This record gives sequence, structure tokens and C-alpha cells, in this order.
Amino acid sequence: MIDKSKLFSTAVRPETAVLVAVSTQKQTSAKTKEYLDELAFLATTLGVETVQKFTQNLERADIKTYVGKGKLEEINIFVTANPVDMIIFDDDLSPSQVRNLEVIFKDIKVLDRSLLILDIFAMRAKTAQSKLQVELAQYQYMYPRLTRLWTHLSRQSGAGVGMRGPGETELETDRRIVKDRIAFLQEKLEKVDRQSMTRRKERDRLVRVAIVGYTNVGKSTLMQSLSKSDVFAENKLFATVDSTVRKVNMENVPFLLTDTVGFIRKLPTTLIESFKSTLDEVREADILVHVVDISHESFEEHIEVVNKTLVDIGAADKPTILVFNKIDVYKPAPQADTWEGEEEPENEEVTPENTLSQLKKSYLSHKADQVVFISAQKKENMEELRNVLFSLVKAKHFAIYPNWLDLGYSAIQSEE
Ligand SMILES: Nc1nc2c(ncn2[C@@H]2O[C@H](COP(=O)(O)OP(=O)(O)OP(=O)(O)O)[C@@H](O)[C@H]2O)c(=O)[nH]1
Ligand SMILES: [Mg+2]
Repeated sequence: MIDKSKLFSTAVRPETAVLVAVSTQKQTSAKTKEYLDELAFLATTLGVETVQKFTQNLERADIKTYVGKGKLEEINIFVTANPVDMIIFDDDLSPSQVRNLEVIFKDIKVLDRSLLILDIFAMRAKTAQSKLQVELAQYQYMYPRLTRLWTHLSRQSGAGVGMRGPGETELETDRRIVKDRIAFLQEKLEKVDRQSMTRRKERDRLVRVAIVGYTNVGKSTLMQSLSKSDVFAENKLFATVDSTVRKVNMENVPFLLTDTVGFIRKLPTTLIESFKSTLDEVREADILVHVVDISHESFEEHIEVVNKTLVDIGAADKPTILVFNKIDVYKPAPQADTWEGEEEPENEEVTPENTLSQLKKSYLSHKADQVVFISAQKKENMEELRNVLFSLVKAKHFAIYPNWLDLGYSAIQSEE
């Protein structure tokens, strides 16, 4: 039989979006610009092209319509004159904001950051567990917004961004059925969670190391290099949604290494809720490897977001190695020569050869007890990371197995 969907798919033009954000007293316009870049990147990950960005300075977002009247008018003129499929708002919209905006923008989809992230997760989820987790999060997100979203969705023909949600049949039903669905999914997920908990318990009591960090910082690339496995890495946000566990041997001491889902600003709370069990891998880890993309202009904020998320899921206060990755593409910020405690002469040029030594002398090396600068991709300074990681793993391992025979290198070499 001919697969009709294939016949159509090539002709479809990429969906287009305009992005909207507000700058407030809490959020400077520089930050807003950055958030919008990130939002555009999220859209790109879904194949959606950003054609225009709108921002407005407000004391705080408008309760009724997120931005003010004048800005709405401006956006409306633009989307009427240009082919625009959706308007994406950088913050979560309340049910009533969605309602009001949909009245104003009629045939254009109204989305927010959470819905976009949920969509990406839906696209990436591979295991039964993560699929259930995402579906549950989608329903929970949708539930309070249901009345409008409903008519909105039933008007849509076919799928598209923001539509990757639960199938149409469910959408034709009423709130109560959605509520039942949520209960059903919760129950099913509990069962799956129990199974995976048993599985985790059955694993040998090996030292567990979890790689955590903001999305797209290079966690999977590092995992690959540390475990020599083939883990999916891509320059897209949330390439990894399911966690991957590998058993690694370093000098005859085995441990488990987990690659996890990345964190991001404004991660939908329903997602964190639903992903609790996936995040158990992080919570139950003995050691964390916190990866940071040092080449990203907001890496300091990324560190804070990750630390805060770790606190939220109850995984703070573990021995942690702070790994600054991507030093191969690192360019010091203009104010870099005001680094505290810098011992270098002021105008020394930063070259690939001295980046590492400069970074080691910078304030960044005091950001945590254990700090290592690497390039996971170019395999720069991996030896130091291995050593630091191994000494932590070893200490933990011998605390669990005081009688473990340390056979040293010989055993490993004969294995290879
Ligand atoms: N230049 C450079 N690029 C890197 C380095 N490490 C990773 N990358 C690139 O950064 C992008 C993201 O890498 P991933 O390993 O998928 O990042 P991740 O943290 O697993 O991302 P998510 O799973 O999406 O959260 C990919 O394009 C990698 O090739 C590095 O050391 N240097
Ligand atoms: Mg990944």
C-alpha cells in the first residue's frame, strides 16, 4: 500500500513563528534577547523557522494578554501581512491569557515555551517510560487550558508543532475524560516506575556517576568519550530525553555512568513532576559530573539553573566535578582581563595553546571543589578529568567494597 503521508511530507513548507517576550525589572533586555535566542533554538529543534521577534518593556507581563495593546496591534499587523503559523510566548501563559490571545489572533496557533519543550520531549521520547511521562505532562499542562485549546485543536487539521499531543479522539472528549486519562497514566507510570526501581536495585551496588548539565552542553559527547559507547549527540536541544546507563571500567574498578536529560530555564513543572523517576538516576547517584558549555555566553546562568534544579529534585550536596566543556571554541569575554587573582600579564593573547592554562588560573577554577576544563569533542585534557573522576569513584567504591582486590592496570590491559 502507498503511504500517503510520505507523499505529502516533502511539499510542506517549514512552519514559521514569531516570538514574543517581555523585559521586566527582574529580566533585563539583554537577558530577554538571550532568552529569545534560546526560544528560537527550541523552535528550530522542532523544524520551526523564526521570522520575527517582538519584545516589550513592562513592569510585569500583562495579566490579560501578556503584552500591552500597542504591541498586540504591532504583532497583529505583522502576522496578517506575513505567512506566520504560530506565535510563541517566552513565558508560560495562563489559561485566560491563552483564551484572550486566541480571540485576537484567530487562526494562528498560540504557544508558549512550555508547550514547545513538551513537544520536543514528545518527539524525543523513546522508551515506554519516557513516553508515558511526556504524555502525562502534556495532559497535565493541557488540563487547566482545556476549554479553549479544545476548539483550537479541533480546528486544526493534521499535526504540527504544538499538536504533537494526545491523539484527536481524546481531544473530542470532555474534561472528565482527560482527568481519567491523567489518573490512568499516573497509575501505569507508577507500575513502570516500580519496575525500573527494582531494576536499579538489582544492578550490582556499583558506584553511580550521573552526568548532568544544561541542555546541549555536551553531556552525551562526554559520555561517549568516557564510556567509548555510541550515544546520540546532536546540536539540538534535548537530544537526550531517556537516560542511558553504561558500565565503565577504570583500572579494574567498575562503575555505572548515566547520561541524563538536560535542564533548561523555565522547564515546565509538569515535566519535572513526570520525569521524577528518570531523574531518580540523578538523585540516587553517588557522584555528579556537572557539564557546562563554557563557550556559551550565559554559561554562568546555566550553572545556576542546573544547581537550582538539582536542589529541586533533591540531588544537591553530592560530590560534584564541575566540568567546563568546549574549551576548543571558548573565547574570553571582553572583561576577562579583570579576572580575580589572575597572574598573567594583562595583554597576553589567548591562543588555543594557552587557553587551558589561563582558565586554570581564572576565578572559574574556584567555582567548585573539583573543576576541570576539557573539550569532549577534541579530547582535550580528558586525562585530567579521568583522574579526578577516578579518584572520587575509587574512594566511593572502596568505601562500599573494602575488600575489593585492586588488581591495577594489568587486568585491564589483558582485557583489551
Ligand atoms: N566545539 C565543541 N562542540 C562540542 C563539544 N562537546 C560537544 N559538542 C557539540 O555540542 C552539541 C551538543 O552535544 P551533546 O553531547 O548532544 O549535548 P547534550 O548535553 O547531550 O545535549 P542534550 O542531550 O540535548 O541536552 C553537539 O553538536 C556536539 O558535537 C566540545 O568539546 N567542543
Ligand atoms: Mg544528550
